[in-house]
Amino acid sequence: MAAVAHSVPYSIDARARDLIPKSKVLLVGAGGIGCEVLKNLALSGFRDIEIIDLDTIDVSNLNRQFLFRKEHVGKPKAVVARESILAHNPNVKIKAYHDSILSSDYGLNFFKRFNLVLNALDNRTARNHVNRMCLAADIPLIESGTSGYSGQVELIKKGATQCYECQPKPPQKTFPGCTIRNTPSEPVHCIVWSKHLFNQLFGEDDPDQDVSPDAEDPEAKINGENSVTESGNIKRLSTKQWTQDIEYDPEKLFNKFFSEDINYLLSMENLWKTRTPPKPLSWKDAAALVGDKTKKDENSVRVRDMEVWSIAKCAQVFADSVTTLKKEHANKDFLVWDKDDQPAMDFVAACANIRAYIFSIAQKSKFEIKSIAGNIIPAIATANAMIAGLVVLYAFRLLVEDYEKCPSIYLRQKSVHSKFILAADKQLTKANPVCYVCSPKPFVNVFVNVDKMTVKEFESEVLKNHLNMVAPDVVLDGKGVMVISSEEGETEVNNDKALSQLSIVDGSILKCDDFLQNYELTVAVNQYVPVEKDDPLFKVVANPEELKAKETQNGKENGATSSKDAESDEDDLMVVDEVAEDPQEGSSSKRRKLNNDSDDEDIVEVPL
Ligand SMILES: Nc1ncnc2c1ncn2[C@@H]1O[C@H](COP(=O)(O)OP(=O)(O)OP(=O)(O)O)[C@@H](O)[C@H]1O
Ligand SMILES: [Zn+2]
Repeated sequence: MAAVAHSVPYSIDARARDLIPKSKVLLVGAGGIGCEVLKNLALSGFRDIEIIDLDTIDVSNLNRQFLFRKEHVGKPKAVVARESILAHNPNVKIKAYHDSILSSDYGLNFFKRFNLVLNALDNRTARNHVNRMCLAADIPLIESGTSGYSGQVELIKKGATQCYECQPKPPQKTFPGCTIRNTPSEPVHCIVWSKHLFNQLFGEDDPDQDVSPDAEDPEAKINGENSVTESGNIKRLSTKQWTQDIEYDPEKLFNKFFSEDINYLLSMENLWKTRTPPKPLSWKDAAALVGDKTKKDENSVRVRDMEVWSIAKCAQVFADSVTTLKKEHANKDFLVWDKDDQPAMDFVAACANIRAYIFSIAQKSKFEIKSIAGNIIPAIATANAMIAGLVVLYAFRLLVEDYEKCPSIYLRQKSVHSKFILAADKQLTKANPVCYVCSPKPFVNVFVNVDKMTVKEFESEVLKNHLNMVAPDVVLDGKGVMVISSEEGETEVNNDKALSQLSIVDGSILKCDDFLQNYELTVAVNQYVPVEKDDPLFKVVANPEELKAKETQNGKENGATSSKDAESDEDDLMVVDEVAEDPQEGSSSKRRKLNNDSDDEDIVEVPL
């Protein structure tokens, strides 16, 4: 059995014991870790707690969020968590908010009332925001997360440690569009394609999720020319429009996606010189692929979810799910894919397996497809409980400002090299001096096509989505021009203008200010024109020193970096977080430590 060293008995500092009942704590999130933390806080004598969660209780939470019972399903998590604790101990003062911590109701003054903030969240957006609020309010924040059997607890304290955004986060795993549309080679490629197909037929329009063959695939070109002429390109008609025109006829849909489109792919001969060519499959032929004919109980979960369906069964599930989803779609503008929605999951499982069959890729059970499609890493109650225990242990230490005793700590699976499952950094991790959030003068370079990107896109894509601002005000430095205002009605006229129309050009400096986060960021604008189809629309580069170093190296002491330079220098730049949002992932260094054995020089196994 895995063990935690317990040679050094832990006792709570007498001063901390005194402070516990007098301290005010904010807990953000009442999910897997949050419920455990709340219970620990109440049991260890904290008397003044506020808890916030935007969500309601789902049946799937009940196996590990022990403050919730069946009768609570559908009710707000924070409210029920409070009631469950009070039922055991009515002497604790708990205030519950059923709300998002991102709301402007929770500004600097709200945060400043607390001695400690504890995060128990599941997404980067909220984590980044609380990070900024705690830096601005100068309140210690304990950040925590689990992923399966792994987890981590990290102190964030202005001036003493790095912040949550000091290091770039690893990008979410994505696949090249051509692999998904033309040349899948793994089950996951077929699953991604099927999720895109769902969105094309029933979801919100997203041009990045095209499922039709991609004639622009560089691999398919012959002497630089497309191997198929434009008139043969299946993309002529919008998939959704065509699907509506044929009234979601499953047989026609099946023949288009699994036969006609595949024939089209076959005509791109270059693709199949070194690969097994796909086999087009018609609706009629699919019906014959019945596989194992032994009579099965179709109602048993094992048969339904755990066994790999025959292709005939996939075709039938495809038709049934299309019919159901068509009805659901009739009442809504669009459907949102959800792994727990049966017809949506059936559709993806069936399509993924049919496509896998066509491309000679191993087929999977619905259960396996669900876990890949939903990016499900199982949440483990004991991992949450251990992390929540450490969170509260660190809370005791923070009350007496014993920061040095709160280095980042990692829960790992037991390895062959060690009997310990906890390891901690030897010391606190210092802040990145050029962090675009916690450094004294936050600064970033943004590379963008100033003639194409509109002010609205700049606000939503760059400032909000990428740089995680909530309500930015933007002024063009030197000219005093207000480009974006967080006050309604002030700058809407600018929304559809390209940046250059407002004199925002290569070399311009923008002062971006988020009043809610008490955060000011200087943005240097660099003209950049995406060249390749898969080039990002814009890039954000955090470390200006590295840019300068590169320019000097190239013999260019002055002048703004041109778009060409930006591209060729890319390897040397610290590109921040290209794609966002993977719930409980830590920074790349954290991930390394989570997976590593204890021989890492910077960490020690933990005697608490
Ligand atoms: N902006 C936010 N404000 C307040 N609470 C949030 C915010 N974002 C996420 N949360 C909450 O953080 C909690 C994280 O808990 P957890 O990781 O256990 O997720 P879950 O939704 O309960 O479970 P799962 O995602 O595994 O189904 C959730 O209850 C979620 O509602
Ligand atoms: Zn930082």
